Amino acid sequence: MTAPPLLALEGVEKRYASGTLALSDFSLAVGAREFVSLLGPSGCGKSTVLRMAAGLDAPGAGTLRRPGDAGTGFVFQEPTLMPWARVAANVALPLELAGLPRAECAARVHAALRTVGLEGFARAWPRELSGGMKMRASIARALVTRPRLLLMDEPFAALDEITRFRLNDQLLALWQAQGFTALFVTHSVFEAVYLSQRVVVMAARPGRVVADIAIDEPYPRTDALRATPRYAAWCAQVSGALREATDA
Ligand SMILES: Nc1ncnc2c1ncn2[C@@H]1O[C@H](COP(=O)(O)OP(=O)(O)OP(=O)(O)O)[C@@H](O)[C@H]1O
Repeated sequence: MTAPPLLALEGVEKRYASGTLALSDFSLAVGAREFVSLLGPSGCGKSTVLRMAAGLDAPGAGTLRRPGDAGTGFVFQEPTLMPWARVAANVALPLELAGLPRAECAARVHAALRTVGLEGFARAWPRELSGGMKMRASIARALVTRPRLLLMDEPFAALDEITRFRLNDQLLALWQAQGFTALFVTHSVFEAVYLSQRVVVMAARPGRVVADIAIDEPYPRTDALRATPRYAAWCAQVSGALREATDA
């Protein structure tokens, strides 16, 4: 018997109070330890899907299966660090909200900062960090509760390309080491293909899945992959699906 998916939306509909039908008959299942990217034209409902997966929003129709709140971490496009708190205090926030004893918080924060290579910056202020470091702190904060599901909404969109590539590799290393399930929203075909086991392409109005493409490339993936004809072929296939979705 195969294990049930960690996250499953089935026949989900979402209509906002404004009347916008954001999702209609939307179905997506993500298995434990999978890395799935969501790609689609602006306004197709990617963030709406993530908000439901996070439990921040409920479907109007259909069913939603997700891990409990403690089992879910969220990384936004902006690092959203509290400017008045040091890096360690920012990362500690979810643990404090969960009521963990102080000593255990400190140990977990230290471990989380080490996993993103920020162990030397625990006492730094957010304003002292570069954009990439801020995002790493934000990822540490999402992972500090050891979630089973990590939701990411265009986390690297505001970063320069080299930093973005580096963070892609660090994210994949964390994913492989920690075994969480990743649902990653991006506008970049190249990023989606590089990271994912599956790229799910959505069309808009109403938001729905139009393609689900398995990227059959082994991990660990490295920069060398970006220069291969196979990578170019995956990107062309996903680009084609995205173009069709955008024209639909
Ligand atoms: N709170 C809201 N109230 C009303 N309409 C909303 C709300 N949030 C989103 N929408 C609408 O629902 C649709 C889907 O929005 P959503 O933000 O999920 O799309 P997206 O694919 O994440 O877009 P983008 O790629 O631009 O971030 C859009 O038409 C948007 O205008």
